[in-house]
Amino acid sequence: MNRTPHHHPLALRRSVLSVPAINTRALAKSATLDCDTIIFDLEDSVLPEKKAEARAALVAHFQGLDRSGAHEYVIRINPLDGPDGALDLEAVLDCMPDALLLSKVSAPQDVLTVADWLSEAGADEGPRLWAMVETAAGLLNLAEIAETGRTHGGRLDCFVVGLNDLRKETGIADIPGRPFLVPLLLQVVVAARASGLDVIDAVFNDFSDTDGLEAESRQGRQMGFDGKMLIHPAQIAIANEAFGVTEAEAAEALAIVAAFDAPENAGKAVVELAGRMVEKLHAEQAGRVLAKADLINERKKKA
Ligand SMILES: CC(C)(COP(=O)(O)OP(=O)(O)OC[C@H]1O[C@@H](n2cnc3c(N)ncnc32)[C@H](O)[C@@H]1OP(=O)(O)O)[C@@H](O)C(=O)NCCC(=O)NCCSC(=O)C[C@H](O)C(=O)O
Ligand SMILES: [Mg+2]
Repeated sequence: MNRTPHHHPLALRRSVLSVPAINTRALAKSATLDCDTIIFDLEDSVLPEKKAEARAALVAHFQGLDRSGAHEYVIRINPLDGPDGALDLEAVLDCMPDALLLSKVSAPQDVLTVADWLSEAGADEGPRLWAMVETAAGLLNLAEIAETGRTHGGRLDCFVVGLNDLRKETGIADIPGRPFLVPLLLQVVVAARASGLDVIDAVFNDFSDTDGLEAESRQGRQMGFDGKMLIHPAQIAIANEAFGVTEAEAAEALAIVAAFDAPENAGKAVVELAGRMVEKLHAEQAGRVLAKADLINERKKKA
């Protein structure tokens, strides 16, 4: 797998919906929804006394899942230093999702312990790993955590920001436009990209505020995020649009690729396009835009 910066394998993760594993109605509904990724949550959306019931509901749900569909499946487990983390891992082996989302990751060892556990359990080809960035320590150790994506079988694929926990721990205010959080969010994006990881922006709690979600999704896209974690079906279309490819973006990408393919530009590293300088790196970026547009079209066909 090519993991140089900005060349991580392209996956469609515009809309990443969290579904509480305890909620059987939501579990059933999730199969019908147009999100790219589903995170089945065993952590904060499940009360401690309901964890076992949620694990059982999740295993039953996976038994009936049609894995040929368009969704990517992720299970968020409880921290391993608590009473449920190890039990969640056992349940994961019965489900074999595409990835595990580790909550409250604060140090590289949090990722490596699970990577080793999966290897020892014989799941070498099994789930990839995603990590929640939602603690102050996790932010301080970002680069080292991200770098585990290149070691221990390179299981780490993606960061997901958890601002509810981060605001709780740090006291940073919840203000529209996220003025005091933006510097931290950008650090997460940069650390993810330096190690070739995908990176998903945090949930927007007020699911009845569509304008607010639109604005925050646009901001997330501008900061470089690949998609947004969501909590309600009504948020999916907004995230798909904000993190999708517009017709104008696709047309521009095609024009850039065509400019470099033109015979008169053969052998050139820099060309002129509509009065602008365009370099080979823009052609690479354009290629990713077009590949993403293809993935979106493929997804539409499968939905
Ligand atoms: C927030 C909710 C509790 C609201 O639920 P509800 O009042 O039932 O919503 P609706 O009546 O509007 O629901 C309409 C139908 O949609 C289904 N539904 C609702 N939410 C989901 C969902 N997430 N996935 C699938 N389906 C969903 C309802 O079942 C209704 O269906 P039907 O009756 O058949 O028509 C609820 O939306 C919810 O629980 N959301 C997810 C909460 C969650 O996962 N929390 C954890 C993730 S947030 C996080 O991780 C924070 C992070 O860690 C951090 O620190 O920031
Ligand atoms: Mg959290």
